[in-house]
Amino acid sequence: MAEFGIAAPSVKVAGDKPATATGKALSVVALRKTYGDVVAVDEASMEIAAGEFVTFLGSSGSGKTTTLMMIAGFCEPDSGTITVGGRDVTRLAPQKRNLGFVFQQYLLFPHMTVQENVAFPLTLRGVPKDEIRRRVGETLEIAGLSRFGGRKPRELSGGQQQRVALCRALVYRPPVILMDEPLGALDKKLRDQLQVEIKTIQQELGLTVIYVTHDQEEALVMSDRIAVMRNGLIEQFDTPRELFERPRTPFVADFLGAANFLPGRIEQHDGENTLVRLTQSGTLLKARRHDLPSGTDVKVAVQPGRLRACAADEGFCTGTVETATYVGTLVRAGVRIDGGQGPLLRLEVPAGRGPVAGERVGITADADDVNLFADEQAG
Ligand SMILES: Nc1ncnc2c1ncn2[C@@H]1O[C@H](COP(=O)(O)OP(=O)(O)OP(=O)(O)O)[C@@H](O)[C@H]1O
Repeated sequence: MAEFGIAAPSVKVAGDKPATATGKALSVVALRKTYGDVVAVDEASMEIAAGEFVTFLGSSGSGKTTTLMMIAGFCEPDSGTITVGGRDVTRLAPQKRNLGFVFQQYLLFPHMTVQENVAFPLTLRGVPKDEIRRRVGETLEIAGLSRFGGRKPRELSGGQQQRVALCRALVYRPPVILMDEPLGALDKKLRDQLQVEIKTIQQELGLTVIYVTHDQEEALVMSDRIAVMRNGLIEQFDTPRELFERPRTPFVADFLGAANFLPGRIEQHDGENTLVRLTQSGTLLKARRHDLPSGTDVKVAVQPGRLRACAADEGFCTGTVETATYVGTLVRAGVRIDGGQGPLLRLEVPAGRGPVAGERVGITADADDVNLFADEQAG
């Protein structure tokens, strides 16, 4: 077993880049699981580097938990392989895979103190008592729980109990820690705080984490890479920035940023850009270059935060503001495009510069923020 110590090499995550890899921590090849007619996970494949924080993100029933449970060993795949640190663990029992788990339910032993709970995985492995005391002390300190070592779980808040569960997973330094909606039972403020704490510990200790959530913001805040899942398939596996700015499918564009979609047809290509004739307004829009031929029907996708209001008739289209809602630092506006029967175009603009209901506005966006999808890809 690897020596435990908080002096593990510090892994700095630069911007949205994956953490520095020191090798492959885990790989999954063509993993598949069916329940009768339901394909819960369909040929999922991915490689996760040591020190990476990877999130499975998707709506309910998309296959996130099933994938995680197959990695954990609690659910047997129909086919495919799972490798941890180069070792094929596909048919091994969960306890032989040496992975750490943190679930939404804390699953702490109620009759044991915090110290005893955290010590449990080490006791199970026959680690000497002195060594256990040292490791438990270090781990509780990392999570800011040193003062609570003698308490029973019921004497702790939900957030503190979840920190204890995290410590119990950390204490034997497994090569990979699996977390299934660990913050799901906590209120928003505590969730925000624990997101930062977990991320900090993960980076400082260089841990490899696989995390399941259906919360887009949580995934964007915490992850080096996100696997967006839909109907058992991994739709895109990428950095948060790539997913947000370069979604490969309309589903990803919608799921991560609630994109606006506008129908149009490619008119021509112009260097770095593609010109699209919008169906509703008949006007021209400059998008990021897409190699579809002229005349192709497309869906134009732009995130609400990447649209700007400008003077009427100066943008790529003009319309009337129907709704303008103040939400703290932002104004969310809904604009009815001239000539259009479609849904309102949604804009998010800094409060103070927001348009007001009834105002005539032009709409503009940088071409690089406008993505195109072939029409048959939509939906
Ligand atoms: N034990 C089971 N028996 C039958 N069907 C199952 C079982 N477990 C999962 N499924 C089905 O497999 C699909 C994927 O479920 P899974 O729990 O992996 O989704 P999820 O993305 O984790 O959803 P959630 O966010 O709701 O937990 C769903 O259609 C689900 O109904």
